[in-house]
Amino acid sequence: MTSKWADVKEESEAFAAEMRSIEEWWQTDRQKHIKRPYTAKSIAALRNVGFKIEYPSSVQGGKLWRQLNEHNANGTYELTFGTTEPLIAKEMAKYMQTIYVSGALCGLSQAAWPGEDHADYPADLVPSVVKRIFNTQLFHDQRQTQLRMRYSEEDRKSLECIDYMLPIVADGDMGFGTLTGCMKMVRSFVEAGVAMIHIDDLAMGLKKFTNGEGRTIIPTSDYLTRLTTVRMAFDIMGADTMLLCRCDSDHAEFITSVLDARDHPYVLGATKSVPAFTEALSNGREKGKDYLTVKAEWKASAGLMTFDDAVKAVATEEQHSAYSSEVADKVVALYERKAIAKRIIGQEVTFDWELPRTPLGQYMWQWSVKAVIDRCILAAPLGDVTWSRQDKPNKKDMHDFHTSVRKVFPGRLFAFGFIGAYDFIKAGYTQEEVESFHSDIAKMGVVWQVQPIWATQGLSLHAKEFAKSFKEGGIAGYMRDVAAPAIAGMATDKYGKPTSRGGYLADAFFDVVSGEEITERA
Ligand SMILES: C[C@](O)(C(=O)O)[C@H](CC(=O)O)C(=O)O
Repeated sequence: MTSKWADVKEESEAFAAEMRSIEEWWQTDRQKHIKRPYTAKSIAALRNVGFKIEYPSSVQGGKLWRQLNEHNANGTYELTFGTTEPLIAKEMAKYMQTIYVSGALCGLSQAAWPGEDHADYPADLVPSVVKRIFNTQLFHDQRQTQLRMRYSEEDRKSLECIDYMLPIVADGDMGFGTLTGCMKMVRSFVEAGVAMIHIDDLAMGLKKFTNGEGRTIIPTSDYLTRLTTVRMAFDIMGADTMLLCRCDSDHAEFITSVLDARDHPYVLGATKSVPAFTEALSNGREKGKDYLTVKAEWKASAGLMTFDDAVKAVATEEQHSAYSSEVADKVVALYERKAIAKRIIGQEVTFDWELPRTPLGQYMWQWSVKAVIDRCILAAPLGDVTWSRQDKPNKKDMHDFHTSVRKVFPGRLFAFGFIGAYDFIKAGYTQEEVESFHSDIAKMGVVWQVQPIWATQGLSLHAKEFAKSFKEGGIAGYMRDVAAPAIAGMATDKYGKPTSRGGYLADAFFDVVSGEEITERA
């Protein structure tokens, strides 16, 4: 057996050096805002000490970090869209600074079995799409270098010169389940060349879309564990890859568990003596009532509210303000809240959060902007960027959320995703406000903005229109409407030769192998 180290002394020295290098790294501009609940020593003990791999993902994470901070300093923003298609990603390089790889799109078009946005496909599916796009970027960058080096400096001045290496932002969804599963997903993303991934606080397997049921979130502590797992995986790999803390608590209707006292102020309970919701459901079914009807009726009969609202409902003004001052600005678990209320009011406040539990075990949740802010503030130190996902655009919530987080973390970077079905006008925005929306939110720090699933609207529309016109116009129409403008728009050199495909590069390999010089010979 060959020993890795000459002796244990050499091993200890290498370990200490590894630990010091991690500590120094964590002090860099890119890393110093991140607060970890673990030590550099623990991370060193999880590394391949003495075997350093430099990941392109780290380079791209650093690049994105600089781009977004520059936008932040200037009050500007990056606006991009989602794709899974390398050819489209190539064209984006002329206008965009980043590319987004959406989980919803991957689920719809890249999985062996297509489906909705459930993140129920293999954990390395989105990373594999990132890898294909990243490799395409490398290819076009390499192709461009080879082509440009055929020309003199003078000639190169008039040739297009594109930065193809756009940082890729990708969807890590709910982190794919277990802690170790999440670590493997992160490793796949880093190896694929991603610049930033987002992880949210949704519950696995409980996402509903059209049946009137809202979203289900996980407890704060579980969300923080997900984010810490990603951070730890980046740290073990020594990668500057960015972490976007996405929060789906806006308009959430359920939470999976009440194990974290920080969530207690927002959990709903019955304040009247009623049968459990599940019992009401079986009774309702027998009478032929549907789920949503029973739910609405049961909620109305149960006097459903948060514990603090239940206190307010029975207390005098004086008692309520005494109660509020005892529970304000600190973590107070439900059992403590109950004791405080009983002491002040002189009687038990009726409140039962078990009665509303659903057949799947979820607790009912009262979302509020404050609940979202509380979560995002706790999550922020683990990540680099924050995103509160909204089903509907809401002016006041947008403002309150971003300004409140920035009160605690001045200069915080934010992201925002535009859902295709957003109806800004219905949501109370004027047409002028829609026009200036991007720059208005950029001023609050929303520096990365994305239309994640353009393909489902834009690309589908183009495909439908093309299918119709091809059917009608045949190859003559194709030559006129597609080929001619495509050829006219193709980049060419001064001799009129097209420059944006791979032919020159392919031939250059043959030339180099046969000993020919391939530079400056246009
Ligand atoms: C961003 C998103 O996670 C995605 O997978 O693209 C989706 C997009 C959508 O539903 O429009 C999301 O926002 O949940």
